[in-house]
Amino acid sequence: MLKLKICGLRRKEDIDIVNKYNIDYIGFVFAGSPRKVSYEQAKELSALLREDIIPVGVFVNEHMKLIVDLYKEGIIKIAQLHGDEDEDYIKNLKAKSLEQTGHEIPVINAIEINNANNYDNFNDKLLEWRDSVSDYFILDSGKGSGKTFDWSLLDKNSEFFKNSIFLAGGLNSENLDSAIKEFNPYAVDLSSSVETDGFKDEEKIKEIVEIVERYRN
Ligand SMILES: O=C(O)c1ccccc1N[C@@H]1O[C@H](COP(=O)(O)O)[C@@H](O)[C@H]1O
Repeated sequence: MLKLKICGLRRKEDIDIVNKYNIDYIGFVFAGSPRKVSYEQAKELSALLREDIIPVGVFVNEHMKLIVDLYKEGIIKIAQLHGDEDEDYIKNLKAKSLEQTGHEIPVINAIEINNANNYDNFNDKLLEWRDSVSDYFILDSGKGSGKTFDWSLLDKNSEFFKNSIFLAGGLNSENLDSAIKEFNPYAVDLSSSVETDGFKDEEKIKEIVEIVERYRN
């Protein structure tokens, strides 16, 4: 069933909004960004989150200790890695979390696709990623940029999409419907388009939830 992630929550009001709707994942950004939250803010916000909503920590080349500490305290349940983290880093992160908590932290590995076609052989890359230790992948144009990338590069409706891909990058109420129909991803992930003046906007989130709801069965 299609999942929905709303990223970049940073206020109690944002948590109150997501708690009202059928939302599966939320993101706390720990990287340099106007949406950045501190450890203490995330701790406070995560404690207010409805139990069935999964908090994801979004990181760019972060020290493993911070990620493992957040996971150990239950502030995040998944790590989304948006920097240059390679297979060794991810294996190490999983090993450290296993050692300290008894569970391997699930990882969403971000693949940035820009319109200069940085992945010419996208299908070959998909095969490579399939063998990775990451649990999921997020396809994004940047880091919460609000911009779409060239969807024609993607391998439409593959099993891999259905099971492992968070589709992100400039999704909004205008293009979400066609993105879901075209790619049938595991999840859709939005941030910029559900904000007004840099803050999460309940009406915009509600509109997105209603679109996603049509594809849940
Ligand atoms: O949102 C950010 O500020 C951010 C910072 C660093 C890494 C990732 C970030 N955001 C991620 O980008 C997607 C897509 O955002 P958008 O819809 O294009 O604005 C978002 O869901 C976050 O996972």
